[in-house]
Amino acid sequence: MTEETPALSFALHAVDGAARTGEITTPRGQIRTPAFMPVGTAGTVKAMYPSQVRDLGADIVLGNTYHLMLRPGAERLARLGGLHRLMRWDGPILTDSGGFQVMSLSALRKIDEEGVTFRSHIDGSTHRMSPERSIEIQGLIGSDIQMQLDECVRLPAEPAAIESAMRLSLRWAERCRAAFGEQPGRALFGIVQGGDIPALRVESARALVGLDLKGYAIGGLAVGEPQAVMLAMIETVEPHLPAEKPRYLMGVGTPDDIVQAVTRGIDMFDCVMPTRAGRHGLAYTSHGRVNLRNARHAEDIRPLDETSDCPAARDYSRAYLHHLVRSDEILGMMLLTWNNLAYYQGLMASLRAAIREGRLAAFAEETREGWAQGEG
Ligand SMILES: CNc1nc2cc(C(=O)NN)ccc2[nH]1
Repeated sequence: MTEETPALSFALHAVDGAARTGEITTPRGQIRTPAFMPVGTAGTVKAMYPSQVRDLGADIVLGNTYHLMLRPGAERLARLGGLHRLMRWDGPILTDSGGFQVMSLSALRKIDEEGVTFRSHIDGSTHRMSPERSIEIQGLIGSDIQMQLDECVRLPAEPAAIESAMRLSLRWAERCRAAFGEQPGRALFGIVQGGDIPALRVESARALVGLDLKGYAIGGLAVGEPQAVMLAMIETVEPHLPAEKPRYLMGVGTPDDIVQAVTRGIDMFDCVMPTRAGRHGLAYTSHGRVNLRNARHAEDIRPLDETSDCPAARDYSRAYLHHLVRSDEILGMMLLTWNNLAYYQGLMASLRAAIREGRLAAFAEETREGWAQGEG
């Protein structure tokens, strides 16, 4: 990035109730919001070519600092020209900071004021991650939107643990901001924590807004709490976030989670569900989820969705997909991943159009009716 690189910016195009549609402008391209970011954990959206991901309408993908620092390594990534060049993705990339992955993947050694010490889930080697190192690694990756390092707790959790993690995350946000400095064309997002305690969520949001960051994520959700609690936390936090900056709900979610959260003012999402479910034989469709492993598909010659412009949804029979899944064939994972990401990106495009046209409530209702029909 050079100094004349334009700063990353966000423009709202329309609102419908609390829902918004707009565009984030980055030097590597526009991000249409509400946006779904396919998860490209270790530098690949599993079972997909980058060109396919782009053609489905994804403007941005997510990479995980935790995985990439362990393999291939942050300094090696930089020597190879950064993640965009290595994985042949020329659009924006958002990187999570590692906080959640350390909690969910590694044999956590300890968290202290300075940072987190953890053992790699790959080879058991010990690693240290501080807020400063997380920002350094995200810079070496070449990340366009970088996330602060935070401490994420699973729910249910003791209020004292939730409060301690939220306050540590705020102190780490300040250190990340200092470490990030001024990087025109790149953004640092804060992460609102506070578990399922409204007062802590509000305190976290207000303190982060005081740091004047480029965007605000709501983290620490979809970690075991009921959807109602997740939605209540979004409703609690949303009024305290600036309307002119993007809101990103981390790790969410099912199509219903996304529709509900967009309705409450969320602009960005990431979730492993469409890609992971695809690898396990599950297809997302406008009539709900379909488990292609189920014998009832063995002679069903219908495609998943003959109206889709995605070949995986339109050109292959359920019988064939069932055969591939039962035979554990690689093509089964490829086609179902392709279908699922096509479904998610189609849902986002429909949400953006519905908001632009002021008909989000009606769209949400008819979409939920389609899912309820089942027999996807
Ligand atoms: C699948 N659920 C889920 N919750 C997440 C929360 C975070 C977070 O708070 N990062 N700082 C990240 C990924 C998540 N994935």
